[in-house]
Amino acid sequence: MAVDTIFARASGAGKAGVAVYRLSGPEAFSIFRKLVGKPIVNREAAYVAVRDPADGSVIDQGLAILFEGPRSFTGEDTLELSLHGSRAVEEALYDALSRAGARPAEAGEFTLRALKNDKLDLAQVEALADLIDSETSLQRKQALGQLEGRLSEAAERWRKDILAVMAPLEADIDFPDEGDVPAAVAARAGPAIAALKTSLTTFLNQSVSARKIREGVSIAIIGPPNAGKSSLVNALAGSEVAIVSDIAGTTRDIVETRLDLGVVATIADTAGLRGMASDVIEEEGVKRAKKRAEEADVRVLVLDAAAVVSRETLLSGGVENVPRETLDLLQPRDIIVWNKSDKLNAVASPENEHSPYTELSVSAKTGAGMAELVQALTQKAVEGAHHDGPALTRARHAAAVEEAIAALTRAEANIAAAPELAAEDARLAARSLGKITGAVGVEDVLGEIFSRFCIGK
Ligand SMILES: Nc1nc2c(ncn2[C@@H]2O[C@H](COP(=O)(O)OP(=O)(O)OP(=O)(O)O)[C@@H](O)[C@H]2O)c(=O)[nH]1
Ligand SMILES: [K+]
Ligand SMILES: [Mg+2]
Repeated sequence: MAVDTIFARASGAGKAGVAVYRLSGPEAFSIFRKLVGKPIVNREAAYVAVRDPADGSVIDQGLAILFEGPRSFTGEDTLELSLHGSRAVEEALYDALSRAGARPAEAGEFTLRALKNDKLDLAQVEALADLIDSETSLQRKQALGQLEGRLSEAAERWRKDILAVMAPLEADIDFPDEGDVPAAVAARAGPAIAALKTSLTTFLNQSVSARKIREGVSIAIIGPPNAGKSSLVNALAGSEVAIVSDIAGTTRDIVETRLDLGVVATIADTAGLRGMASDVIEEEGVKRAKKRAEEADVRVLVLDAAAVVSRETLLSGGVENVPRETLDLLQPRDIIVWNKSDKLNAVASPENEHSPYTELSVSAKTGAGMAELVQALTQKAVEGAHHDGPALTRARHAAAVEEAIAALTRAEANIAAAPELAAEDARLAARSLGKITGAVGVEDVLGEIFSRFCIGK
């Protein structure tokens, strides 16, 4: 099947000092000759005039680099042009390229070609998308590691290890009369399978923090009405994202804002929690607040330090405006913010040694204690998120490893009585791991993965 030569702007849209255009496919070099005339050296930047082949008029001048396939991003002959980022230049260039026989690329089409030409595997394609989307340095580092092949290498290593365990089982099936008796085979393969299961399980457990880095953490700000939750969210965000007033029940819907806490954090302001909501809208708001509190990775309970008489009575059973039900939403290691410290004569230093929670004295109004709060949130957000080495950054990767572990569990159970079944299970485990790099089942996930790419990538 003939392959089209495709083009797109690789840099962002809009006016820019320089815009980068990419042309890839079998005709890339011949189209380059039509537009530029003179030959240039492979992989060396050259300053050229790009002309309209129709009348020889100059479209723009800029840098051109040719990458002869397969040593290019797509694996095909590729041209990269850096011209001025102007709409008129872009239109004239697209016209000329189309008339010369190329067509505009679809979203992700360059990367898809890189995948098909084995320049990248599926995990690396995902990493590329993650790198382009990265907002924090942890996301960037994790994506870069995966792009360099860390995850792919780990998956491949385990796949080979499983196949190596399987080899003597198969030999036993093929040559039942020679060599090992099943019991001896099982004696050797059983512990090997168990060891593989253990290391895969450890790997899987690490995926929780890897996905946290990629997807971000969710923080819910909860508490009784008028405690200053919205004021606190505004202070964290550094802008007036939520409405503040002295009317209890001001916030009804969830108001979200994003913060860079080393990992991306979504902070949710929520409706004040009280038993007797004033109307059905507030009631719905309270319902949503509780749900968000349950789903969040970290909860921050905001209390008006001047309104709660004693923290001991509060924590031992709840007080009038902070019922037990609200406290029950908290999990150990969540944060309690004693807000409005500016209203107290002496700022009580919050209890941390014996408290199951991290407690902080803060004033959303004056900013006192806010730095400590940001520090505490950052610590909780990145907790366990640092680990070197390969990481299962997506649910898809974790599912493949879970499948492999399940298959190895079956292999372990079958190995003594039915080695041929165990061999089949081991083969399935290896296949599951092959899904990570796309060695297996690549067509099933292509649509999902490439739907998130933009044009020019
Ligand atoms: N003195 C003082 N007042 C504060 C502080 N934080 C908030 N307030 C005031 O407390 C009142 C309630 O603040 P909000 O931020 O609306 O409280 P909320 O918890 O979001 O309230 P609801 O959305 O109704 O549940 C407002 O009048 C704020 O100005 C603070 O640190 N010190
Ligand atoms: K309020
Ligand atoms: Mg509010």
